[in-house]
Amino acid sequence: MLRLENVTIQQGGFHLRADFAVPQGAHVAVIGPSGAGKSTLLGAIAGFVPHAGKIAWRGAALPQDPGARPVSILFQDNNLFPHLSVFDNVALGLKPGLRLSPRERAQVSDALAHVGLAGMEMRRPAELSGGQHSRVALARTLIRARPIVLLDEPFAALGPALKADMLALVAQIVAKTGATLLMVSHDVADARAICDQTVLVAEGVAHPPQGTGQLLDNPPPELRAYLG
Ligand SMILES: Nc1ncnc2c1ncn2[C@@H]1O[C@H](COP(=O)(O)OP(=O)(O)OP(=O)(O)O)[C@@H](O)[C@H]1O
Repeated sequence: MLRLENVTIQQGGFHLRADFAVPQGAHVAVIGPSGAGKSTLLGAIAGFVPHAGKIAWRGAALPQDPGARPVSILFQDNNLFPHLSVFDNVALGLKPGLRLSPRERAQVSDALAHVGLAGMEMRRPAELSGGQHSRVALARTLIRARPIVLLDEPFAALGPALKADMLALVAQIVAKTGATLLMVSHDVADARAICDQTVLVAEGVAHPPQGTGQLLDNPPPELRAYLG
């Protein structure tokens, strides 16, 4: 269980409150208007955004150090290093120093095969398509094998068919690993596709997860205004 207990975040004039739990292994969409605080919420869980209150995983408060948290996060811009090969970009998820044991090298190859990039290990990011770029970033996030996976609109720049492929891949991998997924998206179809629960972030509150279908079929006023 990921538990946010009386969490409050303040950034300049912006405030956000959150008090809810996410069951282990749940797949949760995070939706809401632009600027409502979706990225901020993920940043607090990842340890990059200061907050009051407690965030706990399986009953224990998360450590202060973001690197020590049971969390891996994938942002929209993918952050691949242009001078490193695909292999090394993924290997960074395991070892920042890139000194890998044979077992770890095999793990990197497995992760790349998993996202459909076997044989592309030695390419540089500039030699990849947009979809392949996203796959490398996803492999790097997932190879960390952290039990909480946070995705912040990672596929927003992809066309609809590629995005659907990547979402299906995410759903397949998190189901296999049992990871707890929180995924920010502006496209409610993404939420419907792979997240049975949804956290609505609006008007200073990150609401407890609700059934995605139920929420989107009967949206409260703040969500209706956003959906248009
Ligand atoms: N470092 C910062 N200092 C002060 N305010 C910030 C900082 N970062 C973000 N904010 C403000 O916090 C609020 C929430 O931003 P956040 O990026 O979390 O929203 P969001 O819901 O993810 O938006 P979007 O959908 O547009 O990406 C915004 O009002 C933003 O201007």
